[in-house]
Amino acid sequence: MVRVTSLTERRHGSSPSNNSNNVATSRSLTRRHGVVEGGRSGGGLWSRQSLALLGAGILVGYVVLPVLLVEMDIEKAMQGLPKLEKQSVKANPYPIAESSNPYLRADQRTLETTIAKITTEAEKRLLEDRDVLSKQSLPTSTTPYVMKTAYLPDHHRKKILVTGGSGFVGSHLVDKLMMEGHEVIVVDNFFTGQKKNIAHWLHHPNFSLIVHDVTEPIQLEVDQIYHLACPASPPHYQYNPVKTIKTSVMGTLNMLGLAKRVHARILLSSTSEIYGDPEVSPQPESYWGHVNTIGPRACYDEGKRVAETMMYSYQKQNGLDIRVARIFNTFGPRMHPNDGRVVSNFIIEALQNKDMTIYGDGKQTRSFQYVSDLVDGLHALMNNDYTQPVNLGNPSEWTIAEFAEHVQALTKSSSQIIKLPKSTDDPQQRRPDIQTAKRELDWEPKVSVDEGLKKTIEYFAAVLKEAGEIIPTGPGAAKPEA
Ligand SMILES: O=C(O)[C@H]1O[C@H](OP(=O)(O)OP(=O)(O)OC[C@H]2O[C@@H](n3ccc(=O)[nH]c3=O)[C@H](O)[C@@H]2O)[C@H](O)[C@@H](O)[C@@H]1O
Repeated sequence: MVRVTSLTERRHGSSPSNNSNNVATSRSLTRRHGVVEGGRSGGGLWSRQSLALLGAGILVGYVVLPVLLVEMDIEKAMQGLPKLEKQSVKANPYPIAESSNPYLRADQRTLETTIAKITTEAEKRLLEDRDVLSKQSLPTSTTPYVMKTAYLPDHHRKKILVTGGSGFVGSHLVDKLMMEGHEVIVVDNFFTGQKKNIAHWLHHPNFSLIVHDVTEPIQLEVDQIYHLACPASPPHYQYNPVKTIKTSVMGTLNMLGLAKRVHARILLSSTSEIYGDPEVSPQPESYWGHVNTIGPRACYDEGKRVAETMMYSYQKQNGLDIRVARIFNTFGPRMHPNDGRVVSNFIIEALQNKDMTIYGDGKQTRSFQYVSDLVDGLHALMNNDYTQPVNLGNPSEWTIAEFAEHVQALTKSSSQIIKLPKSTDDPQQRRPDIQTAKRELDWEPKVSVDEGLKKTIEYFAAVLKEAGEIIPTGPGAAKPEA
């Protein structure tokens, strides 16, 4: 009370110019506390009593009563609550701990030991899993066995980009590079590639997958680039010819730009198709080819020809470290069931006892290499100093008619071999001259056609078991809508 008075007085005195305002403030406060104005002007004892009463009123109204009410409320609320402490003792779910029975106590100890053991085993398992997963592949439907990866010290471990790495050839190359212990980055748009081809590496710390179309630029840091991205089967590359040519031209340009920026060595997967319908056989790298620039195959073979031209232009102009492989007909597990090429079509047809379809008279020839030989050749070329184009193929040459009969016999099929119209611009003979690869890379195919066919037949038998039925793809079987 004294404090209030003196405060009021001090205020009045401290700022004379604001007197009227301060009085007004003081009055309004007083009014709010229910004291008549006259009381103040009366002054003396009466005024002190009033203030004492006011103080007591405030104390009771604002402090004592609320505290009492809150306490009563708490008490009331507590009555409604269960007695937690007692209940939790009753509901103890582990009565063994309380038991005086020695047998039950023993059980409890066993339980505790088991829990401790499980925890240790789980932790141990985690460490083991981590160890195993960082050193090997997981078995999957396309790769039902385990592949061990080597440990490479940092200065030997390369960062290797494989474009088209989830495709048939790309995924086998990825296996080899992974097993050597390198860090592998796959770039793929999954047009013809399949995730299941690389699923066995998805967990591995050395492996990365980037879903990306090479027709768009990409920024990466790599030491080597295997540029494989492009549909290679005639029905696939003819499905969207504009896209095929963009893939070869823009895709290769983007990869060359990347190689230039990061000083990476780049290998282009070119093709025997750059020789067109050849007039010489076998075809050496020095043969310039016989290509129809406006035929249905042109999007692929002319695309690859200009890709080769770009490789050598960048080498000449920018000193790029380049390699060019000309790949001849290749087959093996992980070919797409709808690939439409002759090896997969004949096997799929024969295994289902469906008609085996020869396009043309069957006298055209092809030379077939197994995929592991091609992968070894690509790897040898990449890690060799030779920079001119190199043919990679198996010179073992077959007419398509002979080959159909051979697959029919190997599969013990009751299929009929039938003849359909010849495909436009179909090369009539194809056989690689592999002198360069032998001389420069010390490479030649190791797997016989029969050995390769056996593995491929087993693979497609498993795919068929899973799929039930496969309808083979033929020329012009699929076209994009206009
Ligand atoms: O397998 C490969 O590595 C090569 O395959 C294709 O070249 P191509 O020889 O035309 O491939 P196929 O479609 O397998 O045709 C080979 C021959 O078999 C014939 N064929 C194909 C499929 C079929 O069901 N029946 C059939 O008689 C074709 O008309 C052609 O004469 C690609 O264009 C090449 O880039 C690739 O390197």
